[in-house]
Amino acid sequence: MHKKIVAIIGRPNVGKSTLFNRLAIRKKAIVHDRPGVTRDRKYADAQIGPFNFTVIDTPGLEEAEDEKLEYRMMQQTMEAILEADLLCLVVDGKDGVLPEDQFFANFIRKYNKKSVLLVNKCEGRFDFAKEYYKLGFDNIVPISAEHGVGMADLYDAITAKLENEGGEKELSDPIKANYIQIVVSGRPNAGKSTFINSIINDERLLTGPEAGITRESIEIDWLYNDNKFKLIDTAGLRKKGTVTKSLEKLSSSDAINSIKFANTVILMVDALTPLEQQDLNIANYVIDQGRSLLIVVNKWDLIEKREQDKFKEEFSYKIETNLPQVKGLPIIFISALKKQNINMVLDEAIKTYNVWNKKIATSKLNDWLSFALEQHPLPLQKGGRRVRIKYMTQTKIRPPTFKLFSNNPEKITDSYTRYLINNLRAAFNLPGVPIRFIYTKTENPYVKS
Ligand SMILES: Nc1nc2c(ncn2[C@@H]2O[C@H](COP(=O)(O)OP(=O)(O)OP(=O)(O)O)[C@@H](O)[C@H]2O)c(=O)[nH]1
Ligand SMILES: Nc1nc2c(ncn2[C@@H]2O[C@H](COP(=O)(O)OP(=O)(O)OP(=O)(O)O)[C@@H](O)[C@H]2O)c(=O)[nH]1
Repeated sequence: MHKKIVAIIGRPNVGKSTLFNRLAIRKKAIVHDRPGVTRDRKYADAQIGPFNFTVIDTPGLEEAEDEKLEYRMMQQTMEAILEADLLCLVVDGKDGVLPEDQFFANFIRKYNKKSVLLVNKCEGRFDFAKEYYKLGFDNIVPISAEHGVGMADLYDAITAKLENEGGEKELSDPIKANYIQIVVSGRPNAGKSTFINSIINDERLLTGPEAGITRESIEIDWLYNDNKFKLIDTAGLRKKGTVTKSLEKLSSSDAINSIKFANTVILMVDALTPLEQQDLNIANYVIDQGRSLLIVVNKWDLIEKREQDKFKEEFSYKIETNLPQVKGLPIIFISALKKQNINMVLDEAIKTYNVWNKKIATSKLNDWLSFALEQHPLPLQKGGRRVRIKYMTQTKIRPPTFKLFSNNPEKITDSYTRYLINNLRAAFNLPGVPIRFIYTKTENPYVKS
């Protein structure tokens, strides 16, 4: 059985080479902000999660006349298309759908190959795909090749398409396996290793007052009340340079990688230095990746009894205001050293995991939608036209992702989306997890707008 081949295609400058580099194990392509840098096909052994395959980077597709360089580049791309088992069409999430995207979507379709649409440059955005559905792909994945966002979703999409074809997937696939993968992350010295040691009641992991003891991610299997956990200790993530610098610059890419494929991420915060910017950076990264998040404040034994209530109140307030996109985030106060409230974290992790996996029936969603729209109608547009959302359905779990059909999705504001998400969260009890909305345009002759 040959290794599966995945070809990355798309018009120039959308980020194909950046994605190639992210997936390739060794051979790297040149990334540049000048269009047309990639001229030949490039091959590399690649990996996403535990899945091994061959990736091909192709020259940017352009409609081209014969004999020109662009034409020869196009030939290279066609070769790659013929050879591939799966085509990843990359588009630029900042540009919106361009006529060229439509052209190449149609072009690819003629080859009758399995394909997914990757909307790149989606860092920090969840309402990515408002208009991309019109390109006609059943599977659309928002990613940021540069920041490594969306890799678990990409993994799901690739393996779902190539499944049952005997790919190179390992038997013990940690992502699909039946256990909860919990990554413990945080700044150095927060007490991550001590926490895991206290769960398993064993000094299995090295701990100590020096920052930076854990160098790479370490996995430990653990059974708790019939729940199988994979507990993953990670290197402390130190802030490097200014906050605006890319998260890739965080000290440990291994830790970052563990977060990308986690089910639940515990952000361990040191009660003595609570909620620094770096804690928020990590939290935002986890949310961007669509993982479920749990905040654990450690070293609670060092906070004076009489200070504890005030601390809790202030801390919760800071979390609510700084991470408004995940209202209701669970926060647990523990002492890893004194083994206080340890199981409470595991109980909460199971709850969060279940919320992250929750599927809501379409009929219930639409009952809720009519109610929410009635309570707070969408504003009238110029000329008295009203934007409508007619229907919604949950298209994905892990994290819960919803597709909403509207006559005019571009006119739905971020603040209205926030209203809907917060309301949905409360109505269906989805505290803390990232929720994604994807709007798509629909024409319904029975509804006047
Ligand atoms: N904001 C943002 N920029 C990105 C992302 N991925 C790639 N870029 C930038 O987009 C530009 C083009 O990236 P490339 O990977 O060279 O694009 P390409 O599609 O291979 O380009 P050609 O070789 O011209 O076909 C570079 O400046 C990248 O840094 C992303 O996820 N987010
Ligand atoms: N007082 C107190 N000290 C703690 C607690 N948990 C951990 N510590 C101490 O904090 C220090 C750091 O603990 P570690 O478990 O090594 O921290 P870590 O987050 O794994 O550190 P890195 O590997 O550097 O990222 C050690 O000296 C621990 O004994 C706690 O609940 N209370």
